[in-house]
Parts: sequence; structure tokens; C-alpha cells
Amino acid sequence: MKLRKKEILQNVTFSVKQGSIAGLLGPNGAGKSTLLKICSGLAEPTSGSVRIFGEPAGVPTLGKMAFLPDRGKLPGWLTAGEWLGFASQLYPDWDEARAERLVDDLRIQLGSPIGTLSRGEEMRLQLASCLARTSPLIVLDEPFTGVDMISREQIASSVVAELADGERTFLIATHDIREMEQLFDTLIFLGGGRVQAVDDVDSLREYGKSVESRYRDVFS
Ligand SMILES: Nc1ncnc2c1ncn2[C@@H]1O[C@H](COP(=O)(O)OP(=O)(O)OP(=O)(O)O)[C@@H](O)[C@H]1O
Repeated sequence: MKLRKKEILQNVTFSVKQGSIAGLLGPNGAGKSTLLKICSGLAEPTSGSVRIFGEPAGVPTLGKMAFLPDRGKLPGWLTAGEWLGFASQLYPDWDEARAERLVDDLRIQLGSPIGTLSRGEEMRLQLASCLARTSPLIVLDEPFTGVDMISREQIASSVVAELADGERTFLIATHDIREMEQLFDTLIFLGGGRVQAVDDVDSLREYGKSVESRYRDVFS
């Protein structure tokens, strides 16, 4: 992938098993957001391709994934409740019962105008908008940005609750390894626009390694 003549991603190859949680980990500027934009069809690679459930990523696969973008913005003039009402009409795969549960779990104040929400509160609303959909693939780019410690734990447990109910696949870029360490099945380490390693977390544990120590091995 080239942006303004700069090579951002090179020879990136990996796959994520259906029903698993994959962590996309790497330092600032590694190319994680760029890669997730390509996976979600928001950016087109200069060469190569992405397949989602066997189909080339593009308009037909958009309905199969929910994407939480890095620095995404919701309309500030709506209240959180109005936004969720709008999103419920926008997405054909919206699950209202699940949305109501997420509003409780993530402590979303439905009457608050989005423009007045803190960064962490808006992030929780964005996350609820993603997880309320029944799409089989969920792609989250930094779901913990600006989110306090207790809310991080609630987000992590919301992800677990989602997993418990089916065959959903998660691809999550994050710097917050500790909150997610217990959830990841697979780790994709991206550094300098290249895949530095792909690891199975159970195998790492068999070797007595934590995700954090493996991260240090790969990048330090
Ligand atoms: N539109 C663009 N034009 C030129 N360069 C870009 C553009 N978007 C991103 N880049 C560059 O691509 C590289 C990777 O950026 P990206 O946002 O994908 O990294 P990241 O791994 O998500 O980083 P972070 O952890 O800091 O969010 C960076 O060096 C960035 O400056």
C-alpha cells in the first residue's frame, strides 16, 4: 500500500480463523489503521487483495462487517439515543435487544447530546453501535482510546459476551494489551508496514510467554 509515494504496507499476509479474536498489535505508525481501512473496504490497496469469508472485500462484504474506525466521529447534534435510533434504521442487521443490553453494560446516557460527550463516552457509544449489529465480522480500531480502566474492562467483557452467543470473528487493533490479553486467540504483530510475526496465543502460553512479553521480544 502506497500513500503519497510512501510505502505504508508491504507484503502483508495473514488470515483470521472464523469465530476467533485476532489482535493486531504494533507500535505507532506501524500501519494498523491503514490495514484495517483496507480490510473494511474504506481504502484500496495499491496491490494485493483482501478476502472476507472467501469474497473479495468491497461493497458486497460491507454488510458482513461492523467497523469501528480510528478517529471516527458521530453526529454531535444528535443525542446518544437519537443516534442509536438512527443506526437501528441504517443497519439491516441491527439487534434491538442486544443494543439495549449494551446501553446498560456500557453505561450510555441516552439523553446526552453526542457533542457534549467525553472522548471515552463517545467511544463507548461507537462501540455499542458496532456490537449491536449481528454481522459475523467485527473490526475495531483502538476501541479503548480515551476510555477509563473500569470501562475498558466492561468493553472487554462486552466483547466476550458477544463471542459467547455465536460465531463472530473479531479483528482488533489496540495498544491496550493487558485488557485484551485473555481474549486474543491469534496475534498479528505489524511493524514498519510488515507482518513481523503471527502467533497462536495458546502456543505462546505453552512456552510460558505472555502477550506482553512476546510483544517486547518482537519489537524491542
Ligand atoms: N493519508 C496518508 N498519507 C500519507 N501517509 C499516511 C496517510 N495515512 C497514514 N499515513 C502514514 O502511514 C503510516 C501508518 O499509519 P497508520 O495510521 O496506519 O499507523 P498505526 O499503526 O495505526 O499507528 P497508531 O498506532 O499511531 O494509530 C504512518 O507513518 C502515517 O504517517
